[in-house]
Amino acid sequence: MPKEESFAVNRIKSVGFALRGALLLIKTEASIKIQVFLAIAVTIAGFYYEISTTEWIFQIFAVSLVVGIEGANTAIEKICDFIHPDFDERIGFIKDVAAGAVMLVSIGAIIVGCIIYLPKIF
Ligand SMILES: Nc1ncnc2c1ncn2[C@@H]1O[C@H](COP(=O)(O)OP(=O)(O)OP(=O)(O)O)[C@@H](O)[C@H]1O
Repeated sequence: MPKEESFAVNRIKSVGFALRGALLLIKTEASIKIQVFLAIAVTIAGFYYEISTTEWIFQIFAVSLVVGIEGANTAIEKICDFIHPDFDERIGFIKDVAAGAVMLVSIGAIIVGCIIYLPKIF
């Protein structure tokens, strides 16, 4: 029987797997690369325009939501390609819905960005 590991060791291992997943995502997915670039750009803009604590909270929340949902979308795409590599309308539907979720949170993030920065720029 395998030796039982402590709760703490298991948690640390899980964090390691999650970090590896985040790195894989950034390394392999073009859309995540763009989102990470935009996240860095708005972070610089946040410091430049000295946005308030509340604005930082909304900005960080919006950026994390987009990147997080994009990660889930990538995982769904990979599962689809693994379980059913051939063309199937149902796979198309699943992938479209997952992509739609990314689009919805992205629209929200763009609106948050406009509310924060438009009054500061113009
Ligand atoms: N096996 C399939 N069966 C039916 N339609 C599919 C299939 N694979 C992809 N599609 C259609 O093509 C679209 C794009 O799918 P794809 O897996 O290429 O994702 P993508 O948007 O190019 O993802 P990314 O660029 O993030 O890797 C899907 O939203 C879906 O409409």
